[in-house]
Amino acid sequence: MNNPKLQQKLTATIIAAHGRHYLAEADGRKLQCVTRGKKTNVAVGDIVQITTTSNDQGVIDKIEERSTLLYRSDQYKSKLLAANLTQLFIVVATEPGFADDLVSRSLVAAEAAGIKAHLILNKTDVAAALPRTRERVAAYGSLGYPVHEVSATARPEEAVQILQPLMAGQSSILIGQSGMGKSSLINLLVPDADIAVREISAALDTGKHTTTFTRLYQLPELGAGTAIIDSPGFQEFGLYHLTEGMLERAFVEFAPYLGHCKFYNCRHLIEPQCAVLEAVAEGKIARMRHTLYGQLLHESSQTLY
Ligand SMILES: Nc1nc2c(ncn2[C@@H]2O[C@H](COP(=O)(O)OP(=O)(O)OP(=O)(O)O)[C@@H](O)[C@H]2O)c(=O)[nH]1
Ligand SMILES: [Zn+2]
Repeated sequence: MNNPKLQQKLTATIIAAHGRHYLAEADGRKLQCVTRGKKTNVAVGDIVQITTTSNDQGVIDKIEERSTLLYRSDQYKSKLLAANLTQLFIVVATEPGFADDLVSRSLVAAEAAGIKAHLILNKTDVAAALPRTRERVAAYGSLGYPVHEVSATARPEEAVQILQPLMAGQSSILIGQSGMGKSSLINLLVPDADIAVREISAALDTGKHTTTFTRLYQLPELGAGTAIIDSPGFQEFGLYHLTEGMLERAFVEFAPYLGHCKFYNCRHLIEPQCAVLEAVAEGKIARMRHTLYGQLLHESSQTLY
């Protein structure tokens, strides 16, 4: 057994972040970590090199190159959500109602980060609201995003049967508005998630009832590298960091029309003979999505960083 006081070099995965405090895991060993200097550019899911300073503490020396990076941003700064994700699941429900704006923003963020996006329609047991919700969700299905219908509480085994195979071998983040049933789904997919959260919360000293931090659960029993990331419910999903070029490509339904506008530098807002605007007028692109595109373009011109 090594002397725990001895400085050791370890490769670890960041499994939770709270402010400037990080929790890393290396072969089942959990270490509270800080960065050198004032750096805050570490994200949950990052693979890092650590020098231990005690049995359960360390300093992050280096972040390994990321395959993907998902983030949100406002006018002032961007906020890392998670690194090295392969897919993103947006949880929506029959009730309470969900915001199309947030769904589309999540989809745009996933596209911009090069992450495959899915929708989970939860609470399908709420029969009265199902037809209308299905109709709304189908709009995203028709854009090519897979939709998975589940009921976390009425048919939990079925929900696991549907979702577990999709998670195997992948690094997945679940995001959704408060009340959609994301926690219920996480608890089905991650045995002992509650215990893990309490452990993380204690290690990071977040306060007893705080679950407002992003955390990663490793599930090697589903295949090497399987990870499920739970993020706090959000009300806003700012995307100020996206450039105009990224935005037009992140709206996947624009693809057939890009390059067919009269002006090569068309922004698809008010320009004459714009192929995108023509597609909107013909109902081939949903007006709601084009409106959001305009809003995001505006946001991207407002960044102060
Ligand atoms: N009818 C029904 N209710 C559900 C289902 N899944 C979750 N709920 C209920 O919906 C409520 C919210 O579920 P949570 O799992 O806490 O939702 P959440 O999305 O994690 O919400 P936050 O914790 O606020 O972020 C709870 O009362 C759940 O029991 C479902 O499939 N059907
Ligand atoms: Zn155009």
